[in-house]
Amino acid sequence: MRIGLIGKGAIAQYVSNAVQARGHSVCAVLVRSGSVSQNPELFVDSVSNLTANTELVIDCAGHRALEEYGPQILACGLDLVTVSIGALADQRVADALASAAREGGAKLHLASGAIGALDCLSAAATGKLEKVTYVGRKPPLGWMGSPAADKLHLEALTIAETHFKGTAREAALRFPKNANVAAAVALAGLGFDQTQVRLIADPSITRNIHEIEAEGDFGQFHFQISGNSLPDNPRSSALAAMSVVSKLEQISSPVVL
Ligand SMILES: NC(=O)C1=CN([C@@H]2O[C@H](COP(=O)(O)OP(=O)(O)OC[C@H]3O[C@@H](n4cnc5c(N)ncnc54)[C@H](OP(=O)(O)O)[C@@H]3O)[C@@H](O)[C@H]2O)C=CC1
Ligand SMILES: O=C([O-])CC(=O)C(=O)O
Repeated sequence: MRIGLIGKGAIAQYVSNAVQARGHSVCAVLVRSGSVSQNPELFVDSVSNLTANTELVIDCAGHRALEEYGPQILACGLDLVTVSIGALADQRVADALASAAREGGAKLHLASGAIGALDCLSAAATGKLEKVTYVGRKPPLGWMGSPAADKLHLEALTIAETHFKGTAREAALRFPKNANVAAAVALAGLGFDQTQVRLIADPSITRNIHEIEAEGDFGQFHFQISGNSLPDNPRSSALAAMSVVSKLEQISSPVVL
């Protein structure tokens, strides 16, 4: 497939290499205007230049970019894969994306990101789901630049500290670079307002640990993953980038898991 990418950060670079290794081509990358000169052959600064020669767009640039560019891409009929799933916690953004997708006859594909077990959760949600809790735990460095830094002295932390307790909606909106997983759990299960979230900075760990506890008519499950972060960004787990590649494989395959 001819792919257009949004963003040139840690996830975008991983995805770009992985999709090209699988025989797809990256024909344009949407970046901020000031960055186009870094690679004028590939980098563009408008949606129309991104979509001109593209069959599918992949967003790896975060909430603001999905909000800003997503509706125009979908409205022109191109499918869009996004890893910035927490942007959907803002109902206005979710509605704009859904109505643009309907208008363009396109689909917004949500990559599962740094978590697993969403298949189990969404099946369980078709029955009665009683309770879903998500706990996100990262080393202090992974919370730098987030509101956790206003509550905790992250560089000097010696024990694990919970810095946020609330709903998945509040978590996704307040931590756009750290709580996309909370949004994925919410969308698969009980929704943004019924999913309970705790976020923890933990100096005793070196990986990003994500846990889901769920109970309902299906029974009970506990899922935990310890994800390696990407070399270029301690906030982002490698699995988040891998989930984008896997979503592309599903889209381009005749048989879908
Ligand atoms: N679903 C999940 O489990 C996860 C989702 N994520 C989401 O993915 C996003 C990207 O992660 P990651 O690659 O690690 O982050 P990085 O900070 O490494 O990269 C972000 C990239 O997006 C670009 N960008 C941001 N806003 C815009 C914009 N408006 N227009 C054009 N480019 C833009 C940045 O450009 P510049 O450098 O010029 O600012 C940068 O190239 C995160 O912000 C987060 O929302 C992350 C981890 C897990
Ligand atoms: O990459 C991770 O481990 C999780 C993350 O940042 C997010 O949920 O936004």
